[in-house]
Amino acid sequence: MNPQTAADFIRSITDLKPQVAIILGSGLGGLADKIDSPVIIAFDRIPGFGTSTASGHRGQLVFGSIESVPVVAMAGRFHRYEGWSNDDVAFPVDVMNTVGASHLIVSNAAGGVSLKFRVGDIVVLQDHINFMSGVFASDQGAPEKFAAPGCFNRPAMTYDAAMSQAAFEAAIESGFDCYPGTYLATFGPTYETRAEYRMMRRIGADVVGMSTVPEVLAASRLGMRILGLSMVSNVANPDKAVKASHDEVLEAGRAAEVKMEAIVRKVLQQISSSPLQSPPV
Ligand SMILES: O=P(O)(O)O[C@H]1O[C@H](CO)[C@@H](O)[C@H]1O
Ligand code: HPA
Repeated sequence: MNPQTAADFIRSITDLKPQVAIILGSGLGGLADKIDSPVIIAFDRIPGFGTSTASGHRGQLVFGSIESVPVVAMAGRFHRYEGWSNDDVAFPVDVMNTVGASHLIVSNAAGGVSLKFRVGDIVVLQDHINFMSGVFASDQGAPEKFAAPGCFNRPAMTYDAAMSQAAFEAAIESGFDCYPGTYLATFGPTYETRAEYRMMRRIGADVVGMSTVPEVLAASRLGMRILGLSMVSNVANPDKAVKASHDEVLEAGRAAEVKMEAIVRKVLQQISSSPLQSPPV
């Protein structure tokens, strides 16, 4: 599906040109209610979008503004374990970029792999480890796609330093714990064994989840500026088996919403007062 077809459909409903796209992870969808003058479009009405099936994911695109910055938020997302391909999962990013978004704030609920994390902490992503799809960043890639001009030119490091800085400033101002970290993406939908958590810690992961990387890779390919945020919804205990549950993940998300909101507002304030400057990568 061509993103332009989806963008044309959206344009028939709203002509708002968002500057910033926001993806709201498990339990974090409530932030969409903070959008001023919202125009809500259900995912399943948009050509090329699927139906969001994971619980805690509303399945809506919400256009409007926050801190006077035009935004579009995905309240919910698509995951590989729901049966979608990498390209399906990333398609909304392409569409949000086509309707105007040059920045992406992507959030998720994630398991805390680093021993220092507590439930509710926020991790500002500096990098990721992709265990989601083997060798290739896309599972629909014909060889020529991988050999496309420029294919190997984009640096793997994709997260924006100035947007990260704004996130840390928001945490300091609001008084909550916020750390830099590396996100490890699995295919899901199973949570990890203790041995897997230990392995992930040893290879340099701080948090683990089942999303985000396909969206970040798409946004990076499109030249978008990216802020990645994980909300620690459960912590890996190296000493005893603790069963993670999606209800616990959703509950932690709702509790941490106020922190995510503080970060999003700060980043948007900075974007509106002066376009955030990042050092060249
Ligand atoms: O990454 P988000 O969508 O926040 O969801 C996270 O929470 C779910 C597991 O509870 C998985 O889908 C995991 O990726
Ligand atoms: O512990 C976890 N593992 C993988 N994905 C997750 N999403 C939330 N918590 C977790």
